[in-house]
Amino acid sequence: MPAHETSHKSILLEHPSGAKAEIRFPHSLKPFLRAGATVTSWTVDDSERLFVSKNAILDGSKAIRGGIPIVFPIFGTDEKIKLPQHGFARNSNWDYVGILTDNDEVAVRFSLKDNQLTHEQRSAWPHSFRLNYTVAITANTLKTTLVVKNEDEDTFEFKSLLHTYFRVPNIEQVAVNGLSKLTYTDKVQNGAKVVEQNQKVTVAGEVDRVYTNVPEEVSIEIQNKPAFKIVKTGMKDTVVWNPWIDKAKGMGDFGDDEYPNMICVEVGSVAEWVKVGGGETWTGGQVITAL
Ligand SMILES: O=P(O)(O)OC[C@H]1O[C@@H](O)[C@H](O)[C@@H](O)[C@@H]1O
Repeated sequence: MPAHETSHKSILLEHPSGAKAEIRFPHSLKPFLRAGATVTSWTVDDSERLFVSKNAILDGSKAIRGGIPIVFPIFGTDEKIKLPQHGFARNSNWDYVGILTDNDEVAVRFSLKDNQLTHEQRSAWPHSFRLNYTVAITANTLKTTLVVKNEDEDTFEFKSLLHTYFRVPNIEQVAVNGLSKLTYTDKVQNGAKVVEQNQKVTVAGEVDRVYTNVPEEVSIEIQNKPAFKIVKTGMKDTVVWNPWIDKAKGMGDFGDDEYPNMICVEVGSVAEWVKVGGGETWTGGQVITAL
C-alpha cells in the first residue's frame, strides 16, 4: 500500500524507498474544528525533516504550529479583508480527493471550495474558487503544489505561501543560500526595506523577512553541509522566520526552548497580490530535496 488513512485525521504516504510523509486534514462535522491540509511529517532515511512543535494543537481548534500550513488568501493580516492572520486555508475542512501515483512518485490530493467555508470567511473573501493541493514524495523529495481556480466571472486576487517549518539541530549552525543581493522587507524593523549583504543568511536573533523576486532555488545548509534544496515554481517571494526567545515565549503552541530547532523558509507570492481572471487557474509550489 503506497498510502493509507492512519485515522480519520491523517494520511500516510509511503514510498518504496522508505521515505514517508504524513498529512493531517481533520474533516469534522463540528464547524469549530478545522485545521487545513497540513503536512506534519516528512522522513527520509528514517530521519524527520520537518518541525512540529511539541505544543502544537492537533485537534483542529487552531492551525498546526509546524509542518507546512497553507497561507491563503492573505498573508499576515489585511485592513480590508477581515480574515484571521494568514487567511482561512490552514483552518478549513479540506476534502480528501485521492491517491495518485506517477512513475516513482506517491501523491495525495486535497481540495477546498468556497462552499466549505464558514459564513464569516465567505463574507470576508466573497469569491467562488476551488483549491487543489497535492503532496507528493519520491525517495528524497517532497513536492507541494497549490492550484487556485477562479470559478467566478470576475478577476480576484490573493496572496499565498507554503509556510514550511524545517527541523534543524541547532539554528546557530544553519545558513540559507540564494538570497544574497535581494531586497527584503524586515518585519522586525517596522517593514524597513533592506538589501541582503550576506552571501549566507544566518540567524542570531528574531528574523522575520520577506525576500522579494527570489530566484527559483534556495538552499539550507547545516554545519556547512547542504541539507535542503528548495525549488519553487509560480511563486515570487521567500519568507525567512525564526521567532527567537521572546516571541517563542509569547506563543502558546510553541515551546520556549524550541526556537533553536526550527527555521521557516516559506515560498510564496505575498509581496504583491496575485490576480487570477474569471475561469482561470494559477499554480504555485515547491520541490524540497533532502540532501
Ligand atoms: O503565528 P502564525 O500566525 O502562524 O505566524 C507565524 C509567522 O509567520 C510568518 O510567515 C510571518 O512572517 C510572521 O510574521 C509570523 O509571526
